[in-house]
Amino acid sequence: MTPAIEVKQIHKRFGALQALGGIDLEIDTGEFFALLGPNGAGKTTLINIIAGLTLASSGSARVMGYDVVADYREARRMLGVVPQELVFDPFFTVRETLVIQSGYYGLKNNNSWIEEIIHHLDLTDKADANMRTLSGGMKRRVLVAQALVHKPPVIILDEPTAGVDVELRQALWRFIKRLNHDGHTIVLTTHYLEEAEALCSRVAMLKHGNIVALDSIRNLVNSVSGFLVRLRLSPDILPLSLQSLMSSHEDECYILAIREYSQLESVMAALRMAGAQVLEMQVLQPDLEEVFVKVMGHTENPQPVR
Ligand SMILES: Nc1ncnc2c1ncn2[C@@H]1O[C@H](COP(=O)(O)OP(=O)(O)OP(=O)(O)O)[C@@H](O)[C@H]1O
Repeated sequence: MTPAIEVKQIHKRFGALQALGGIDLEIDTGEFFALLGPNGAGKTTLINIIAGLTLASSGSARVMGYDVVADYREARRMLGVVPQELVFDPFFTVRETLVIQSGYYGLKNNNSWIEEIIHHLDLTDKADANMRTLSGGMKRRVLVAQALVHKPPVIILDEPTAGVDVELRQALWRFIKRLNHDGHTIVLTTHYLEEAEALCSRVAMLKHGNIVALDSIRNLVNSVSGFLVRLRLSPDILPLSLQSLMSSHEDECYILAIREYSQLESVMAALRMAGAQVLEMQVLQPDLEEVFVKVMGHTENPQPVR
């Protein structure tokens, strides 16, 4: 089957800066894929190259089999991009904006789909409002709507939930999940790793313009060895024999780094020996954030979902 997106040896230089250092990536039709990485890793540059907005210094990219340079029009028709920045024409209403956007794709009788998008993105009340009167979150909804007017089989969302409220985030993901269920390929960049973990099946992590991890979320999370155990003790003293396992002590709880479950037995025995009573115990499984921190080698960017 033709991949939804196929990127081969993409390099991109901005003067002396190498923004992308040879990206190879294949995303299958129907995938819900996350592109993760700290600020400046090259995610938007890669998206812009796939969207035909930026020319790669070398390498090639295809969308549904169409080369983004040689078959620009076909490739662009296959793709809907929700950009990170709020760019819009302030002179039109929401509905007019979507009708005009349909016109760019030569779609004349697109009204029923436009109404459906307006409905699902909760824009009905604002459909006849001028774009410049909308709040930031509402403008973002319109950007999503604009990307969808031509029912593209591949949809790329570049940080669509940055700074938007819980309600929109949930409405947006409900709609995007439905589109994915209907067969659309979804590519998402986000700094909210819990969001990527909840929605996506596969992830690429970019660092300094290179892919440093590419796998299913399950495999990535399984690759983190060990887990953490959170303990509240009475008295609040960790026996000396367990001090080497301590990762941190916060909110009157000890966080211990455990390699494997069998090690728990000796931890409990050490606590018994020391006469320490366990008031609370919680096993913290590794998550995508832990993988990200390991892969990136620092905690520069991940943020908790608000
Ligand atoms: N037009 C440009 N001219 C010069 N440098 C650029 C240009 N666009 C991007 N860059 C640089 O390329 C690198 C990659 O930027 P890019 O915007 O692709 O990162 P990103 O992963 O999308 O970051 P963020 O998470 O902040 O959106 C950065 O160092 C950036 O400063």
